[in-house]
Amino acid sequence: MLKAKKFDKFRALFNSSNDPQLGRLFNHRPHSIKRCQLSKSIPEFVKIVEVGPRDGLQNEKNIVPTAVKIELIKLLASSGLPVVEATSFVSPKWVPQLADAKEVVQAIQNVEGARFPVLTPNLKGFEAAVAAGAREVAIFASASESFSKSNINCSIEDSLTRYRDVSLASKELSIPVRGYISCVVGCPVEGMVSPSRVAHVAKQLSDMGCSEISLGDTIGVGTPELFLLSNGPGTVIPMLEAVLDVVPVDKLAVHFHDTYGQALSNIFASLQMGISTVDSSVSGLGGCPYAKGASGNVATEDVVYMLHGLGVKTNVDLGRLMVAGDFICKHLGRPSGSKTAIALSRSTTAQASKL
Ligand SMILES: CC(C)(COP(=O)([O-])OP(=O)([O-])OC[C@H]1O[C@@H](n2cnc3c(N)ncnc32)[C@H](O)[C@@H]1OP(=O)([O-])[O-])[C@@H](O)C(=O)NCCC(=O)NCCSC(=O)C[C@@](C)(O)CC(=O)[O-]
Repeated sequence: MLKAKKFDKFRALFNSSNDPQLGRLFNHRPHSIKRCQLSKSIPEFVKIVEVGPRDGLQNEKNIVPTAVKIELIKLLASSGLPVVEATSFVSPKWVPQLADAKEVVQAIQNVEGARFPVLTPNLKGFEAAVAAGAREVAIFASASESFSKSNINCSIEDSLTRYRDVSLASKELSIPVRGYISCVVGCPVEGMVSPSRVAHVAKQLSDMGCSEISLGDTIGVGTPELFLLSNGPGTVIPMLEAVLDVVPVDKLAVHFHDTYGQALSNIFASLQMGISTVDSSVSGLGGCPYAKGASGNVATEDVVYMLHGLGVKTNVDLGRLMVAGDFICKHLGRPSGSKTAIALSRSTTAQASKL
């Protein structure tokens, strides 16, 4: 790890160079020393929050039969994933794919091994979720006004008012509430989103009692700023720093879509910042109906492969997880979006053909 002294040495070196870019870079890095201090060893255990049945399927045009969704959730739970986000109690006019939320939640009441939170955009959704048997919910705000309007048809402040009602209702029933923030680094309409806006929303969600706050790079544009070297729009670390100033690290999760192939690097950078909860979607399914062109979440298989390679425990059995991925990909009639799943299934086929 680079220590502050070494940083000063580098700064002196680059200041003496003739390259004005480098000089500017080092003189405009007020956070750099702090970043150094924040970096620590990565967590020993990472909790993976599987969002495939909800985030992964919500954008599918063809309606996936309820029985397939239920089987997918069961397969995912049997792989050792501790949390499987099951569905959303949103307006079926807005997201027709998840109109069967009640049936899905009712059918998984006795499934063991995982927790099954559901998305609720307002009190109506919360009440329906609880009536169906949901024991955990998630609310979803945005750091971008435009995205808030297109996703849930209201301003950020109005959404927070709605969510305070949901939080109060959930407190009465001792139901844990997760809070999402979308567009934490970029918005499809507004472009770059400033870290202070994300921190503002994170603080509000934390103050209203969210047990966990998931930071969503909805359109997958973030990059992990390379300490000392980057002069580009490295956005994830400054955003995390701003949020960490107002919310404790053990309350935070990261949620990266992989549109630009940056998700694993961003997760690694987040682990180095001490974050130990990571959202992902089996086979990289997904995309947001209100963020055109955004691709799926980072694939759970790829996250598990990376974490196990780093010696980080997850409790997830990769083989069983691949069974779940294979099941849903076969149903959707498309190849897996997970590089790990593709590579491992090829090597299994190759080994089998040699027998
Ligand atoms: C929030 C609303 C409902 C506002 O929608 P609205 O049209 O402004 O709501 P409204 O209060 O005017 O109600 C309109 C109709 O919806 C009904 N309604 C109202 N609420 C509900 C409900 N809960 N469940 C079922 N029905 C509902 C309500 O009863 C009424 O029915 P009608 O009288 O027309 O027949 C709508 O905009 C909506 O459902 N939006 C959800 C969109 C969505 O699910 N987007 C994807 C989420 S993914 C995400 O946000 C990002 C995330 C979390 O994955 C992280 C990341 O990647 O960044």
